[in-house]
Amino acid sequence: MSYWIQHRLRSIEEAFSPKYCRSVEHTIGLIARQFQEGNKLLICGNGGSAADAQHIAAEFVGRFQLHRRGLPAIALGTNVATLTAWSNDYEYETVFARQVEALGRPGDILWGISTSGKSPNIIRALETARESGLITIGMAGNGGGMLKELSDYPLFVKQYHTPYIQEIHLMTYHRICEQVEAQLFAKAGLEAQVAV
Ligand SMILES: O=C(CO)[C@@H](O)[C@H](O)[C@H](O)[C@H](O)COP(=O)(O)O
Ligand SMILES: [Zn+2]
Repeated sequence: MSYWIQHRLRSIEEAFSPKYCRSVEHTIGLIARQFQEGNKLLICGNGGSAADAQHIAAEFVGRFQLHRRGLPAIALGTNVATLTAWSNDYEYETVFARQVEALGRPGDILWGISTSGKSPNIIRALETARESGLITIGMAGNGGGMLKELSDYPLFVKQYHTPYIQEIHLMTYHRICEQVEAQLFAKAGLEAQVAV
């Protein structure tokens, strides 16, 4: 096996500790519960993590594997007019916080993603979420960085290399999307079929 694959496999093995896996399962339970009670999920990140936020929203609004009703999830990096107007007229730091203020309601979830755990716009979004009665999920590398104090549901890995952290994030959110869908539809015995 080539050196780079071995290296990545080692990083994945180190990241998926029993403690981390328990946090993932807690997060699955949270999202399933809040969806069931009619709440929605807001997700934000920068760069590759903005793409991850869109990916997660697509899994919930569309489907992961099952034919079922849509689940309410919004990636906050997708409205270009809002992003550019707010960043141009005010500042980039509050571009997600503003949307949390506008769209978030108590009981909703804000899922902030930052590999470094120190992007100011993610920190501000989580702060605003807390102030507005949302539940916060913080997904980060660097052991959580500055997201530590702001995350009700932490998904933190002790990795320091952004691409490796993103690869762990991808595996994590696929597991979460799969299991939330399974809990709400397949396991609940509702009409749902594996999509072909
Ligand atoms: O995808 C990558 C690197 O793999 C980059 O686009 C990366 O996401 C950007 O540099 C982000 O701005 C990093 O922000 P963060 O994850 O530290 O919050
Ligand atoms: Zn990347």
